Amino acid sequence: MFYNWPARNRPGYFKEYFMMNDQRDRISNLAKTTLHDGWSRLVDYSFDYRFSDGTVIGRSWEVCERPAASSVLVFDRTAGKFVLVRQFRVPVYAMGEGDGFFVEAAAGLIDEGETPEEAAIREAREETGYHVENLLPLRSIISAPGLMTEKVHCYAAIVDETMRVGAGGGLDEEHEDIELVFLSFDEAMAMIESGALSDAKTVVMLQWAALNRHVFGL
Ligand SMILES: Nc1nc2c(ncn2[C@@H]2O[C@H](COP(=O)(O)OP(=O)(O)O[C@H]3O[C@H](CO)[C@@H](O)[C@H](O)[C@@H]3O)[C@@H](O)[C@H]2O)c(=O)[nH]1
Ligand SMILES: [Mg+2]
Repeated sequence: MFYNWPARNRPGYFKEYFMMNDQRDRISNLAKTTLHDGWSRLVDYSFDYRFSDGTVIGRSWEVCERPAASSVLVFDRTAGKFVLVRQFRVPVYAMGEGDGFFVEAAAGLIDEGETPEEAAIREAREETGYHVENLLPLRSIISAPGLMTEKVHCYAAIVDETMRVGAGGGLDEEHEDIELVFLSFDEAMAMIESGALSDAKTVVMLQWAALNRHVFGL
């Protein structure tokens, strides 16, 4: 499968953009203190910050340091449906948003030594049971820029029923309990409208799908 990339996707574009807009010299004297080092690392960043008028103040910020992750929007063209997953998400439960069982695209953390693409293929298989190939790279998103360092590499993958090689559902040894959710394009859009589907990376990927329906034959 071949795709036409818009000019802004050419390699180096983002680097050029940041070089033109580089304001790193506004930050100085950075010192880091680890506040908690568990599943996530919480670090206090203390630094001097220069406002655009030249005033300098001391600031500090709590940063949750997280590794990068990959996520895949799987579309089964035989069924004509997106293959999403539902699982219990403790923070969503803590927020009192429904029952905490939350619909998302398959996603997971990139393991040591893995590329983002390899992690996307592994997670799609573990969680949805589909073997995906021909990953179409979408945007990478920064999940919560005021809170944590997590970046999610997003992909789309078109599969058919012959590529369903396992049951999905996640890994037993990690106590993953993941249910598959098959949604037509219209059902997915309606769930975004109603707020029933509100996971940021998944909304971004489905809205990309809405702008590029031809890619999915929709
Ligand atoms: N979150 C979390 N997971 C834990 C913890 N302890 C163990 N785990 C295990 O770590 C594994 C994480 O599974 P992955 O599939 O690799 O990641 P994920 O939880 O699905 O996270 C993905 O989605 C999140 C929500 O969108 C993203 O925040 C994350 O970066 C990633 O994309 C699970 O088996 C989970 O049980 C903990 O304290 N917190
Ligand atoms: Mg996961």
